[in-house]
Amino acid sequence: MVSSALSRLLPPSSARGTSPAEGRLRSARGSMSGDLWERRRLLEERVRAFPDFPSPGVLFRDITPLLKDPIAFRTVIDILEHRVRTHYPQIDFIAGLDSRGFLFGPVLAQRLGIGCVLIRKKGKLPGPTESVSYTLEYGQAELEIQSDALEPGEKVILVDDLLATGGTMCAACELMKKLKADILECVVVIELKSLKGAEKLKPFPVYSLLQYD
Ligand SMILES: O=P(O)(O)OC[C@H]1O[C@H](OP(=O)(O)OP(=O)(O)O)[C@H](O)[C@@H]1O
Ligand SMILES: Nc1ncnc2[nH]cnc12
Repeated sequence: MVSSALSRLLPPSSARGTSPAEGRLRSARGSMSGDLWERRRLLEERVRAFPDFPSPGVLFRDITPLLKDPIAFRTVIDILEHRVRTHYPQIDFIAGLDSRGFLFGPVLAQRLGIGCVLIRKKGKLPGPTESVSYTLEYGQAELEIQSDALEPGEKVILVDDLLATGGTMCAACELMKKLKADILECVVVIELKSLKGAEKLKPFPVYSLLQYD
């Protein structure tokens, strides 16, 4: 019963008609040690670019096709899980950034068998909070974390969907510093290289799965 209910929720791609890209992604994923470059190339096919959104001059990288494709989404989490397990086995928590970081951070934390703490936009978290204002590619905002979210010295990896100017991730790092947490790495699915966010984040290391100019 359960399995038939599940199969209605998530029919095999063969039942929906497998696109050539999906077939390649599926088989690239089939061998988990398979070529990372090939898997990256196939994931790139699941990111759309929209010029002049949300404001003129911004080329918006849209991850909704990637989220819509369960194989692609799972491939992202597989790669990030492998990255953390091999480089940072000492990790205590994932910190997910509001809001698109919440699409990946908690799923990754669950895979790793660890907890996830939330870094939220201003006014969303109850109780005492720390806050930092920042500027991003197309605006200004303020991020907050609950003051008791982490203990000093706890080892954290920050997760967001995308690094552009680095303003958002920098603000998240500032929050980690306020709580005296130990930042192991800043992880994003997409990095917009030309905006040099990784330079702004130094000395904290950045790992990105897909890079664009
Ligand atoms: O490197 P930056 O220039 O700071 O830009 C990157 C940030 O911009 C987007 O978030 P946005 O504030 O648009 O909010 P959302 O995640 O709620 O869509 C994205 O999800 C990153 O958090
Ligand atoms: N170019 C971009 N595309 C998608 N999300 C973004 N966040 C900041 N810049 C962005």
